[in-house]
Amino acid sequence: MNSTSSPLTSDHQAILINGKAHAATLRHRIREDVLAFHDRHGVTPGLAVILVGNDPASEVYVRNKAIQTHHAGMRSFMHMLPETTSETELLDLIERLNNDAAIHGILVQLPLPAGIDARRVTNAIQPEKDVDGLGEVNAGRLAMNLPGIVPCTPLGCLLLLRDQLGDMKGQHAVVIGCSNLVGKPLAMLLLAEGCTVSIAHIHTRDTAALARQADILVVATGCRELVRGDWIKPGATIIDVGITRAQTPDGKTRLVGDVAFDEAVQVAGRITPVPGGVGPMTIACLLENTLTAARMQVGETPS
Ligand SMILES: Nc1nc2c(c(=O)[nH]1)N[C@@H](CN(C=O)c1ccc(C(=O)N[C@@H](CCC(=O)O)C(=O)O)cc1)CN2
Ligand SMILES: [Mg+2]
Repeated sequence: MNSTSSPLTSDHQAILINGKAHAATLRHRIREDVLAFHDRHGVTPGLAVILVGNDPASEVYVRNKAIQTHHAGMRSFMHMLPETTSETELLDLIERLNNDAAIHGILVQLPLPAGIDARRVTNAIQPEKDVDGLGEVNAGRLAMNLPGIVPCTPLGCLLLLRDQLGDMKGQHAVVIGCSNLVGKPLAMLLLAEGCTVSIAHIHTRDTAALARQADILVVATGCRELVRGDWIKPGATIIDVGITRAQTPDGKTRLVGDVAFDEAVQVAGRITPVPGGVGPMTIACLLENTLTAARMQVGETPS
């Protein structure tokens, strides 16, 4: 796919990247792999998910994680802790799960309530069980291009890009947003794919001008509809990681991304919608990481 193509016609419409369908295919494959893993080792991968507090969006995400873990043939262990949980109590639970042979993956849902140090908590998870890939050991491994566990949302973005574009060597990828959860790890993954990677952040002088140079534009800022149609190079591939719940004039809510979709779709070559783009890939990749973690723990070499 050549994303530096000729000017577009006035009725141009980008191809929609269907993350929902891609995630369903991935989950189907994972379920088969889990069964084969069980046949080889007599072990069922187990995932422990910890939620502290009552954030409504987080409650939905962890419930969906449990449902999809069961559907994939794995065991799900939910730990719903009150908002008042102390950091010490949380660290004690992680220590118990680190030492529990039935648990192959542990994740702590983010954000955590104020007063709990997310970095200390994430680093307390044994690196082999860190299925979010957010601990310093896995982050360092990713930066050094060594085998490890890759954060779920960036992995999902990478799988969508590979599926759409195949070989990305030499493409200019611009990542807007430099969080530890998405922007930084995704920049590392794209570098490893052979892209020339630029990262834009709050201090970047002219983000629009940089974005206009992108063959691949990834936006993960949490700033709704930041990227306008005139920020996009005609034919570029757009990955929109943002999800904001916005009020509509009739009092309902709808999900919007970090990209002004109606404008972008007239310029881009390919684009992920919100919802139904990157989001569904996150949980599918969590299942993949849990199986990878279980494989490593029984001594299978990573593929
Ligand atoms: N420990 C972690 N915390 C958080 C992560 C994470 O990967 N690890 N990511 C997000 C939340 N998240 C999973 O935890 C997540 C976000 C969105 C979706 C999703 O499927 N989105 C749908 C829309 C869903 C809706 O209606 O709200 C979509 O985009 O189509 C899944 C998982 C922050 N915390
Ligand atoms: Mg989406």
